[in-house]
Amino acid sequence: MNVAFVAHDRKKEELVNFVIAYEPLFKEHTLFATGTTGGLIMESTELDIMRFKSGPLGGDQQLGAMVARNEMDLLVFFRDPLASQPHEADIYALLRLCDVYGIPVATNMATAELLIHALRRGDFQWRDIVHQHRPVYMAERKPRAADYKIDDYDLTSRKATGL
Ligand SMILES: O=C(CO)COP(=O)(O)O
Repeated sequence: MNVAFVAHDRKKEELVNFVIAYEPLFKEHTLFATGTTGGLIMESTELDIMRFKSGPLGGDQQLGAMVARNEMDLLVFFRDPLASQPHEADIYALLRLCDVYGIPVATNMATAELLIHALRRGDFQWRDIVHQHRPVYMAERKPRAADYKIDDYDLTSRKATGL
């Protein structure tokens, strides 16, 4: 599955700890994140994450573009409900698109825990039906970020940067 991580500044530590706790599970999936969030997760884990731009610079919108193509299966977005953000409109647009496409979203740790257990149990298999339109060569293996034609979004990952 394609899983995206996003966290606002005061929620980043919480998200990093959450990802550390479930690192073996997340290793099985294709991971995306906004810039700073993804960088912090990669510093603390062995996970390879395809990073979009930082949220205030358009990262939420880039993630939204994947959602609009129905390519994102799960969004874990630890929002800060006590701080206003300069890119509030982008955040609203991303969450709205998740509702348009029926994408599971966790905006806090409690919901994230529930969705992660569902992911482990295989409850996300219905998303495979959505992915069925993918070319056969992609259905045979774990998808790569490049499969989603998002290489023009200047994505970076541990592999891309050689870290
Ligand atoms: O602002 C964000 C989401 O709205 C997060 O962006 P960063 O991960 O780059 O901090």
